[in-house]
Amino acid sequence: MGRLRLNGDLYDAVSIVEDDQWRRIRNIFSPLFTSGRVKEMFSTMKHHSHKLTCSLQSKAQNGEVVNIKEFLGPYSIDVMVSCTFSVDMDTINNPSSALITHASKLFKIPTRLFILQGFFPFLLPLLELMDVSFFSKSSTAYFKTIFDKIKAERSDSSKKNVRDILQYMINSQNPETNKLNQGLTDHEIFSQAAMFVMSGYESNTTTLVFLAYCLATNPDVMIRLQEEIDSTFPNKGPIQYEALVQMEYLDCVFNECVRLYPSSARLERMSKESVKINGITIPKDMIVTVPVYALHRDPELWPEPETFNPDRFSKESKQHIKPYSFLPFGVGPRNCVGIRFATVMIKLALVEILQNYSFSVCKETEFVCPPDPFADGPRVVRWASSTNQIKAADTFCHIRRREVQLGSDDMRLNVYLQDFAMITRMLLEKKNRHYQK
Ligand code: HEM
Repeated sequence: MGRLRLNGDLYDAVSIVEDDQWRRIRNIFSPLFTSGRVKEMFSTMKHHSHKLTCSLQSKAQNGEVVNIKEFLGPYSIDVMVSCTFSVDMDTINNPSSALITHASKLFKIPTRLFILQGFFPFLLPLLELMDVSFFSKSSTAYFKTIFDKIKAERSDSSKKNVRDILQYMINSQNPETNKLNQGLTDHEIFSQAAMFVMSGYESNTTTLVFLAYCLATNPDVMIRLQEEIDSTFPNKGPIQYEALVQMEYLDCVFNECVRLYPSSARLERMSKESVKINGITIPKDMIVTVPVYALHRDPELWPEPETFNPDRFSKESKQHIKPYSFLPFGVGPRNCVGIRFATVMIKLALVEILQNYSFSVCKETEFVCPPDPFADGPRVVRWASSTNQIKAADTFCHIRRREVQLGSDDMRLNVYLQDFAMITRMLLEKKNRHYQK
């Protein structure tokens, strides 16, 4: 995004800045997302995953069709805001909260503006002078108001032991606690907080929604995962951090989901100097695109790439995965700084939901129709070409309490067969519609 300029008030977010400024900010952040720090934030995450499962209860009881994004989005934003500011926005119980609206709006980059800067780069200085920005101004301003209010409360020195992301950034300004680095400026703190909350919200929600979708459409995988969950945390026992991060099949399911639906469809890098690779010269300042989505679905790298098959990531199979062919969190020094944080909060929510409920398809569920998921109809997958982001559309499913499904082996088989028959019928209908066009 850096090269695109027009970043408005978020001009110094870590994902945008370059060179020494990037190195300085990134160095400050890296210790913030170690496993020790993420473990500290685990109890905050659990507070919200518990609220999430409670909020699904009435939907499950009444057998209502659920737009699963309306539950997973608030969970994601509540965790991000709580871990950043120690504030519970409780959007899970206020789904129409302005915070959700602005978080979704911030990264909706106007396509026309994107095309304009691509074809007429000489207009960039003029657009900058006109204060035009890719990021929604009203959303940035909304976030700034909240930020200023919370930051003002931190001027009280008794708050300096609060262990959230904001306080960590504020403490970086203190030469006593940060001897090596030059700390963040006030504006840099604002930009990082906005970027974390908003971009974390988007990517986490997208991944969670696709997980729900993949499991609803692959009940055999869901049942196997529930078995792993039950043996790791018997009798719906409390979820422990160490056990969660060691769950093997859960990790396979997570990886397979982000292989099929990586939230960043492409990565970009700018060549710092002219280089020759395999006889091709890449001149200095050229943008090189890494087509992650295409790589993740290349049949030479992933046999039957459209099939959701978590066993590709089993201990034995994993060693055959070619380096750099699986890049859901990017690669190299500019990879995602929040990998550990995101993985833990997503797995936690999924495990807690599956301890209590099962996902299943309903007639409102839209199917990704291979081989081209962008092909037709209302979509499960949305691709925002201007930001290279893949987003989950509204996704409808049923949530069933697990007792119903796991009463007995016969009952479980029955439910499984019903789901399977429904999925097959709906996929066939969708294919027929597609070919009749
Ligand atoms: C499933 C969730 C997430 C996915 C799939 C994801 C994916 C990515 C990807 C693909 C990149 C670009 C990496 C590259 O160019 O090599 C990135 C960058 C980044 N992500 Fe994430 N992300 C997720 C969640 C988060 C969360 C929760 C946070 C914050 C806590 C976060 C913070 C960042 C930051 C700050 C960068 C820019 C790093 C830099 O430029 O140095 N991400 N993410």
